[in-house]
Amino acid sequence: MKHVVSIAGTDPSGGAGAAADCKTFCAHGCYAMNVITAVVSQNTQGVRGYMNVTPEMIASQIDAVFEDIEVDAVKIGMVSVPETIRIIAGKLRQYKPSFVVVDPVMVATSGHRLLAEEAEQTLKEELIPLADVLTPNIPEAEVLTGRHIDDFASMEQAAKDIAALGAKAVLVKGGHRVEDATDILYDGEGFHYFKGRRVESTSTHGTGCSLSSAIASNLANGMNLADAVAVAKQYVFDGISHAEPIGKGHGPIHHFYSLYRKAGM
Ligand SMILES: Nc1ncnc2c1ncn2[C@@H]1O[C@H](COP(=O)(O)OP(=O)(O)O)[C@@H](O)[C@H]1O
Ligand SMILES: Cc1ncc(COP(=O)(O)O)c(N)n1
Repeated sequence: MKHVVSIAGTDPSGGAGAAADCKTFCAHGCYAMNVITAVVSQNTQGVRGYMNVTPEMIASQIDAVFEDIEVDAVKIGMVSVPETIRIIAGKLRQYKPSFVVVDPVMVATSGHRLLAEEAEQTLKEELIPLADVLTPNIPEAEVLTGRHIDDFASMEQAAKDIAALGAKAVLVKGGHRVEDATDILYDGEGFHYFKGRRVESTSTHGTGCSLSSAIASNLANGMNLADAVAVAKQYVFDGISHAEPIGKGHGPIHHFYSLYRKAGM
């Protein structure tokens, strides 16, 4: 069994952040671990507030994991502030995990900022160069490139520009597109299109967290990058399509659809 760790914020309502990451790792047959960067008060309706964990405590959690357990892949989500980013980047340089998937979480679906504006530059300088795969959604790719994105050509250009910041591969996600949910991967050499139908659903809380965690799990399990993304996208699609409505706002995806189906549940 491969061991995958998420470095992310929390969601007590279980749909996004560390909870979504953990469920996704388990759904992929991986051993799931969590380093917490921020305690977030949120639910399906939105974010109420958050408290950042101190850099010392984040470093200590990362050391606790890496000094004890072999890590096959790391997924990074909410990183809030420059100090958090710097401490994580330093630990990644120290421990050199085989796969680092970075979801550059900036703003929650509800509109609440989860990354301070002054941290955007630190993210670019410190964390993006350490990413094997970076998974911005369209608004995040717009912030990272300073350019408007409204079609496949501008998604491709953004992926290439972000790769120039040092990420080995960049997946620009299409969940915010109007026409469909096509994601585009630039792997440093060329583009791969992951075509996807848009599901009309309110069960989309944590889709980005789940996608990046599924990619990290698939890479840990030995898949090549293009297959890891394709299989992860199908996992999220199934999760949205078969989600039970939970909560009064944007509910979580169904993380265990294919396992439950196999078990006849
Ligand atoms: N309504 C939807 N129907 C189908 N796929 C979706 C939908 N919303 C998001 N996705 C997929 O979920 C993944 C996360 O995308 P996105 O919503 O853009 O990220 P984020 O959660 O970071 O905003 C992508 O693979 C995207 O294509
Ligand atoms: C702790 C945390 N991390 C990330 C997200 C973004 O979630 P989404 O995947 O819906 O953009 C979130 N709402 N909370």
